[in-house]
Amino acid sequence: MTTPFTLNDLAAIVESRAAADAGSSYTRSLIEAGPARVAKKLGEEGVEAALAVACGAKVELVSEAADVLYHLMVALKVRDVSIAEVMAELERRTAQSGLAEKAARKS
Ligand SMILES: N=c1c2ncn([C@@H]3O[C@H](COP(=O)(O)OP(=O)(O)OP(=O)(O)O)[C@@H](O)[C@H]3O)c2ncn1[C@@H]1O[C@H](COP(=O)(O)O)[C@@H](O)[C@H]1O
Repeated sequence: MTTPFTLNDLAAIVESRAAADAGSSYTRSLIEAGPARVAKKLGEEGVEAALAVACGAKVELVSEAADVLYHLMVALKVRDVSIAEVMAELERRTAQSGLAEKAARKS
């Protein structure tokens, strides 16, 4: 049985393709275009995913969600943030429910 593909695997692919030639790698060409271009793509894919949530077919949401995760990985790379840092933040948040955190912010 093959092991399931994970976000760590995707982050490793983005890391390695970031060092490739822009002519052979979409990842590298996006990174070379700079953070503003990467942010624009992430925003576009986020909107497309949101539209798929609101009124798309399930298969469209799967595709758009994959685009968002890929472009988020490129965005993290371009700003030098590791997936481990994001996962650590998510792990830290498991100590409290979202509603409790929201209430604490308002008090
Ligand atoms: N998962 C992805 C992935 N998801 C989406 N995309 C690309 O993201 C782009 C999505 O943007 P759009 O739909 O707006 O397409 P577009 O208009 O052609 O894009 P732009 O010209 O506006 O940038 C497409 O070009 C997709 O091919 C991805 N490109 C790469 N990967 C992964 O990265 C790996 C390395 O890719 P390269 O860097 O190209 O070698 C691949 O093997 C995959 O594992």
